[in-house]
Amino acid sequence: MTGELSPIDKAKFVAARRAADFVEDGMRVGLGTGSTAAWLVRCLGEMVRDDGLRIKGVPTSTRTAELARAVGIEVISLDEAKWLDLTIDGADEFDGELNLIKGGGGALLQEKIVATASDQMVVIADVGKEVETLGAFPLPIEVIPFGWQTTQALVEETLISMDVLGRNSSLRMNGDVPFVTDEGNHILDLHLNRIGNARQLALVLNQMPGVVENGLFIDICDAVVIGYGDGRVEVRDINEGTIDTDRVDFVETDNLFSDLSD
Ligand SMILES: O=C[C@H](O)[C@H](O)[C@H](O)COP(=O)(O)O
Repeated sequence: MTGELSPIDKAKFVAARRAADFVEDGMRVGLGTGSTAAWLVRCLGEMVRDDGLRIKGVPTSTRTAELARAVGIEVISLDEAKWLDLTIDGADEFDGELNLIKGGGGALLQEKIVATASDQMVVIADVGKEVETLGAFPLPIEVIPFGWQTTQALVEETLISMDVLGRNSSLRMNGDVPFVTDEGNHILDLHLNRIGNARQLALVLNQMPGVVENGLFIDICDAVVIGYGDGRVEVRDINEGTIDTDRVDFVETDNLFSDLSD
């Protein structure tokens, strides 16, 4: 089964597998969303089943909650947990300061709330997610459905006045209908190419009526585990830089690889 994984999936897997080492018995853990985070959830499920690891997981989406339960992780709400020891999540882009673009899967709102309520946030990513400057990946913003076109116009006008954007944003679709987030909102994807001042942009976006949250994660991530298709992993800490390089074996655990639907 492992032989069928693409190099990118291998890179995601080894990053997730290495990041699972950060999880200790008794921790309350924020569980991210997306294909990389799904590997982490599977790895943690295996540790719960085979090694007796006891954790409580706070998922960042209904998708992740379903997967976590399916692999045997105890799932609790953020309000039950109140505070988390650690959140591990994927990202669409990360830069040298470990600022992120997230929300490619539409889960940015719960992800940001959960990550911000954690002692530590660790991002897991294949090496292709590393960028010098954020913005090649379209920046998702979550908007309430009421008057979303008015909100879109306001966002575009404001960004044009900041010299950040031409009229280039799109409503995310799910087939023929607008994509709906777990919170019942829509996503606008901002095609920016390059974000010169991500900190300022994040603040400006969140001041606009109708914008619930944006996918820029500034000063939230503490470390990133970068996976490579050949099994190498690098752990980079926000304060100390690269603190570990390692190699993770591809496991032969059919259970871990049996669900590739995410
Ligand atoms: O909304 C989705 C999340 O922010 C994901 O963590 C992000 O899109 C990365 O996803 P993936 O690991 O599938 O590339």
